[in-house]
Parts: sequence; structure tokens; C-alpha cells
Amino acid sequence: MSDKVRVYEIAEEAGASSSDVIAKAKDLNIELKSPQSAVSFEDAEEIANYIMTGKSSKLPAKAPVKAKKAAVKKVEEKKEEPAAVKVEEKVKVEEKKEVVKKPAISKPKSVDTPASKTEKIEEVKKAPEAKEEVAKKTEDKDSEAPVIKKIIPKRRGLKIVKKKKPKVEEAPKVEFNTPAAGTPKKQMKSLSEILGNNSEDKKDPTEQKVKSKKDKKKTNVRAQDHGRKLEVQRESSNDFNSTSTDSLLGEEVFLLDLGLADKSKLLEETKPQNQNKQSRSSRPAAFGNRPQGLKRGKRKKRFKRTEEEIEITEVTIPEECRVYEFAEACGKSASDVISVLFGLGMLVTKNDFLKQDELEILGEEFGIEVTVKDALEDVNYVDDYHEEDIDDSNFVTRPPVVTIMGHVDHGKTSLLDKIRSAKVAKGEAGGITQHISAYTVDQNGQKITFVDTPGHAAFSEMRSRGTEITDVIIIVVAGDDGVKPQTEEVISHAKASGCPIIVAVNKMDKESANMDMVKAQMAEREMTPVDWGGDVEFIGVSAHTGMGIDDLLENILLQSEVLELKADPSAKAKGAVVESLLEKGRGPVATIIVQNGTLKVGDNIVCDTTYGRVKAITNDQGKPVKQLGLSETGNVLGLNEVPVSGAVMVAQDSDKEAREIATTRAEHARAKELSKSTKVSLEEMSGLIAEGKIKQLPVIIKTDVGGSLEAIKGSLEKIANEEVKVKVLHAGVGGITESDLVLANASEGCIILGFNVRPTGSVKQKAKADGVTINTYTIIYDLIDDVKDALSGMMSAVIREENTGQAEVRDTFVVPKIGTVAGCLVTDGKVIRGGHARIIRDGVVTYTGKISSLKRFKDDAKEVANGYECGIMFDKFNDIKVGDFIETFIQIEEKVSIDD
Ligand SMILES: Nc1nc2c(ncn2[C@@H]2O[C@H](COP(=O)(O)OP(=O)(O)OP(=O)(O)O)[C@@H](O)[C@H]2O)c(=O)[nH]1
Repeated sequence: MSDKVRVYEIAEEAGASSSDVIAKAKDLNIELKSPQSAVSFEDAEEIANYIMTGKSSKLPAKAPVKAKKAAVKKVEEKKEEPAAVKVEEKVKVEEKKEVVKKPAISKPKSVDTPASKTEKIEEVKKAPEAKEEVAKKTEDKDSEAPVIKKIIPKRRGLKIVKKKKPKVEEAPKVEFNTPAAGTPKKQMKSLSEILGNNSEDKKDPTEQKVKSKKDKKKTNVRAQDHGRKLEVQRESSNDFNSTSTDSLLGEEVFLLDLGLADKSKLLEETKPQNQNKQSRSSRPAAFGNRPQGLKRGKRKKRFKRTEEEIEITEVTIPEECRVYEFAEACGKSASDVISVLFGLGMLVTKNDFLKQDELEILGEEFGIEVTVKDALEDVNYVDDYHEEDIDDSNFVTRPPVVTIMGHVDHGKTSLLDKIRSAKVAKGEAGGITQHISAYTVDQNGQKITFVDTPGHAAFSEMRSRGTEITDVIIIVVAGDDGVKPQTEEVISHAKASGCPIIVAVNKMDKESANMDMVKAQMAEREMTPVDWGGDVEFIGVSAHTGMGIDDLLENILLQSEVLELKADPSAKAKGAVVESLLEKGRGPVATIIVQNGTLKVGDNIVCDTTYGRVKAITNDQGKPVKQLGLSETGNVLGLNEVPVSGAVMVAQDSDKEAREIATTRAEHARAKELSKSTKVSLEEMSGLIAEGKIKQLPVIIKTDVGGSLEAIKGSLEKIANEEVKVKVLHAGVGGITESDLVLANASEGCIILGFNVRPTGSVKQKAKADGVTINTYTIIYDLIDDVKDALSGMMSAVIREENTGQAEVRDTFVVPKIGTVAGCLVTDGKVIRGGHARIIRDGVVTYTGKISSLKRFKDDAKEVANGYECGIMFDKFNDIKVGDFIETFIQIEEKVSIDD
């Protein structure tokens, strides 16, 4: 919103002409030239107030007479306006006229926050005496909160005299983001909140962070709602023409006699609000609906309520929005929405979630601008963390974090192991044999942290989730093998990350290793070596002999120096989950790398949908430690569930905050899942047309660690074609349990896939008894191949035709009561009996059927070879002509594989 207000806007607001405004401004020593001239917000207030009240602090008291007239005029105009309680519209109206209100008005924070919690709208209309007093009274204990006083002439008839205990409304909320019940209100935003009704959205981001109950009370939601409500009333109450005192939304209000007719209308409009204690009426408004649910008060009988349609032109909805929610927001019926989509060939039910493209179509169809709002905005703990003030005076250099990627078998693991065994202090060899996903080494007193991601796809997936932990990337290329397909993929992933890249040419101990070959191949892919004039370092190494490893580490340190990696060890801890698993007796274990701050035992942390208090930390050597510093890694215990790999970890001030954020996010994730499953049924619906063409292989995946789980799930979900696909019923980290069997039992044909987990004892027996198939694997490719085989088995066989030969019809004979016999000469291959045959006339197939008789002279023949004559008769077909060709063929049923 601009800080300037133009003359015509003031005129419009004050119900005067632009020239009046210019003249009045002059009285106040404000020079204005034309209706387009702009004045500051404060001056605008002053002028408007002066026009309306005849008073101004800049002018020794003058009793303006025009004020009342202006007010009347405005009120009449307003009468024409729709009065329904639609907040969207209201917001807009106010946007346009966000003008001067009354003296000493503080500027509204933003147009979009017409009624923020802390705001209060004071209507100062006529009777200056009453007004002064009222204004004082209304500036209640909340006075510390910013008070927005808007002067809207049409509302001049109202004055808030006394405020009765602002009750906390229990509005019936529609909670879009979190369908599941039982979530704290604060977390689960209702659509109306998202639609901008709730000023909380507009609060300063830092304020917006999870607040204590106390704080929430302080912000006094009701107070601002009152303000909003009054606004609504006033809009609709322009016609009010008598002075009365009424209890309105718990406040006493003076209604001024403006001498206008049709007071009934105001009462009609105000009543529902009275009875519904503002929250009820404000909610439907948020959806752009009429406040149908409003109860009538005592005066119900006296006045009829009129409903007025407001055209909605703009809605803001959460990402996950169901058909009926969208319909409500747009003031349409769900069937309107369904029929629009149906007309475009999209079958949806009212509970289905709408996709982006569907929203676009609907917006266009209804002429509504649809804005999708991030449903997790309030629990975006990562953004909140970044928005916090950063004190760079505490910055220190942090160790670089390195990721090694490369083609399979080019030696990534060997290299990581070698670096670790060579560089980790002696005496800890015991821990070295065990696989760990991240560790820190010491190179001449400087630390480097290595992260072993399960593959480049997982690396990019982490990046796509915003988890960018890597500072330097090492691409391993085997010196004897050169660039391979996966090397190329790795190059793209590495380039996309924007990190500096070092190429480690491995296996240089082998005679067949050829550094120049690798350099040339890499240069072709825009990875030109430094010594060839490019900017990529190539280091020859051997994971077997340890050759070149020092060189490699030195190079990493050089690169990181250029990067000037800094972080604040005294900040709240932020990090990333690089691996996670469920350990028996220890519960969820997350391998975390600290990116900023220091993670300590006792910290309350959030990792996406999981949270907990850090119970214990073991460092990369398996030793219990009290804390993890910058770029250090370790296993963290204490989370309530196994977090996903790649989740960002942030320490929170309290366990309550951590829990609220994580549970809200978990609810949202569940809602998303639900949305997906609804989509599946949607597919199935449209599948009615395709008559159950898609066959699904239901599977349950259980793995030892989170990284493999993601990788397997991702790979399996990708194996699909138009006929078959994998349906992952459940995927989790940990052993196969009886509940997995129950789930598998409930879905026909479901198989359980275990990766590095095996069923034991009762689970094994129960699986046998129930006939549930459990397949376990230690190699991902085997698992994927098996699933592919299973899917291939579900695919329909393909019928292939094989031509056997052709014969030319040289003559035809009609045998009475039998039919036409074609006298033929076999011109190609052999003609066979029993197979299918087609008659080709002038190059066009005229008939396809079966041969009933094939004779060589008078004898029946099974087949007649090329160059021989024969007699052919068709089953129930006699239209054979000389010059036709008869082609025989057999049909072969072939099994297909999903890879075909
Ligand atoms: N001669 C020689 N062999 C090596 C070297 N580095 C790795 N190898 C061998 O190459 C093979 C593959 O090594 P890995 O470390 O498993 O390769 P990787 O890239 O981690 O393979 P994946 O984990 O399957 O992607 C193993 O047999 C290693 O012994 C090396 O420097 N010299």
C-alpha cells in the first residue's frame, strides 16, 4: 500500500468533491493542485476529518456544517453496496479506500490486514462530545497494541461506547490444512485464516512464530474481530436513521440519527452479528458465503433479513483444498464446481483435493483469481530460523562438508573408507569397519566432513527439499573405466547444485588407469581440467594404496577457503538428517550434521514431522558426547519417530513449540497422503472408462535405514506403464511386524519387501499361516528386478502375428453345395491349414478368416510349400477372385516385460 493518498480518494471517502477537498486542504495550509495530487496519510486524515467534522487540530476549532451532509450522502451511496459479510470483498473495498479516518490515526500496517487482532476500528461519527469520551473508553487495556483508526464516513453513525468482556469466540472452523482432528487450533489454520481474515497472518514473522498461550491472549483476537464486525455492520448500516443504543458484539454502540430512511435494513444486518458473537458471522464471511448459520436475536420478528449477493473476484486458498472447500471460498456450490470439471472431462467428488491445473481452470471459469497459499506457512520452522537476526560477529570458519558421487563400482565406498581409516585418529579402528553415513577427518589440523549419500538421486532429492548440506562435491571416476552413464548423471546433479567440483580419478594404482582419457572424456562434458585451461581440479587417487588422498584433502581445503564458510557456534542449532533408522532398544536414531549453532543434549528439536528432546548424542566415532559443533556429525537419540533423510533439524525454544510444529507438519503430511490416495481413486474412477486397465501390485516396504527406504520407494513408484504399477501401501524403517502382515492381508496380492530386514519368530509363522509373501533383499537392484518380474507377470500377453506364406489365386471353381475353391500357386513361404488367412485384393485386405480346406491335388495337405499348386477353401466365404492373394499366418502369444 502506498503511503500517499490522492485528493479524489479523500473526496470519495469524505463524500465531497475534489475541489472541496482542495479548498479545505488550503484551510489547513495544505497545498493541493488537482484531484490527482497526493498527500501523506496523516494529512489525508486531517483533511477528511476536517471535511466531515469541521474540526482539525491544524485549525482553531471551526464548526463545519457540511460534515453531516457529507455523511448522509455517503451513507446513501453505501446503501447500494452489498452487505453480505464477505471478508474478501470487504478487504478489497477497504484496500481501495484505505483512507484517512480520524485524528491521530496510525497508519494501517497493510491493506491486507484490515482487521488485525490488535487493531481496533473506531468510528467517530457525529456528536463530538460523545465521541471523545467513547474513543477514550474504547482504547482499552490493549492500548499497547497498534490501534488502527480508520475514518470511513459511512460508518459515522456508530460509536463504540463501552466494550464488554471481549469473549474468545469459538468459531466453527473449517480446518483445511489439517483434516485430522485434535490438533491445536493455532497450528491448524482454518481457511478463513488463510483467506486473510486472520490478522495473525500479517503479523511480523517473528511475532508469528509459535507463541505462548499468554501471548496469544494478549493479542486479543476478539478485539480485532470486533473491529471487523463493526465494520461490516457499518457498511450495512448506512441507512440507519435513528439514534439508539444497542448491545452490539458485546459493545455498546451509539447509533446516530442521521435522518435517513430505512432503518430496518441496518437492523436486519446487524442482528445476526449480535447473536453470533462475531465469530460465527465472520467465518462464513471468510468463505465468501452468506452467514446462513447466524441466529436471530430478539428483534428477529421485527425485521426481515435480506440477502445480497457479492461477486467474489479473488480467493486465497491453501494448497490442499478440497472441492467443497473451494466452492465455499468462492461462494459457489460444490455441484457447480463438480459440473465445471465434469464438463472438461474431470471426474471429481466433493471431497477430492483439487490440483493446480484444476484450480486454474475453475478460477478462469468462475472469473475468480485464485491464489494458493502455502499451508505450512505458520510452521515453516526453517524459514523462521533464517529470518531470525543473525549476529555475524560470532561467525567462525566452519569445516567444509563434502559429498562423494560417482558411477557404480568406481570406488566411492573404498575411497570414503580409505580416507576415514587414514585420517581418523588411531585407536578408533573398531568403529571404522562399520558403515557410517557421515564422519569428520582431520587434515593437518583442519577438519573436513564427508557425507555418504545413498546416491546422486538421493542427493538431489535432498536438495529439492531444501536440505543443502554439501559445500564441495567429489566426482569419482575409475581411471581404468572412464566416464560411464552414471558419471554423466552425477555431473548434471553436481552442476545443478552449484557446488565446486573436484574429480577424483580413482584406481590409479591399476596399470590400465589412464588419467588423460578421463580428462578428455570429462572435458567433452564441460568439465575441463585446470591444466587444460578449465576450472576443474583432477586428482589421481587410489583407494587401495592411499595414493593422492592427501592431495585430494588439501584441494578440498583450498576450495573451502575460497567459499569462506562461516557459521555461528553460539546460535540455536540447525542441521540436517543425513540418515535415520529405528534401533531396537534405542528408538529412532538420526544421523545429523550440524550446519549452524551447537546441538546439545537436552535441546528440543524439530526434524520436519518429528520432534523430541535430545536424549543422547554419539559422535562419528561412536563415542557419547554432550554436543555437536559446526559441521560435526553424530547419531542423535530422542526423536519421537524416525525422521526422513534430508529433513532439516532446528532446535526450538521449548518442547511445546517443537511438538506443535512437528505435529502440524505431520498432520499436513498425512493430509497430503490422503489427498494422494483420493487421487488414486480418481484415477480408478476414470479407469471405469478404461475398464480396470491399470493393475496394481500392492507392496509394503520395510528397510533398515531411511535412505534406502526413500530410494526403494522412489524407484518402485517409477516402475509403471499404462497397464501396471506398484502401489506402496506402507513404507517404513524397521523390522517386519505383525501389523505389516495385517495390512498385507487386507490387500489382495500384497507382498512385503524387506531390505536388510528379516522376519523372525511369530511374524514368520504368521506370514506362513496367512499366506503373505515376504521377500527380503540385501541388494536394491534384486528387489527392483523382482518387482519388475512380478509386474511383468501381471501384464497381458502380446499377440504377435507371423506370416507363413502367400499363394496367388490362378483359378476358381465353384463346387455345388460346398463353395468356391481357389486354385492357387504358392508364391512365398508356405501356405498352412489350421492357421488364419486373409484375402488380399489389389493390395487391400478384403477378408480375414480361417482356411477350411487345403488340398494338394485331391489330398488334404497340412501345408503346401513355395512353387507348388494347391486348392484352398475358406470357412463360409466364397468371394474369391482370380488375381487375389491368400496369405496365411499364425498368432503367437508373447509374454511382455515391464522393461519392454
Ligand atoms: N585397484 C583398485 N581397485 C579399487 C580401487 N577402489 C575401489 N576398487 C575396487 O573397485 C570395486 C568397487 O569399489 P566400491 O568402493 O565398492 O565402489 P563404489 O563406487 O562404492 O560402488 P557402489 O557402492 O556399488 O556404487 C571394489 O572391488 C574395490 O575393491 C582402487 O583405488 N584401486
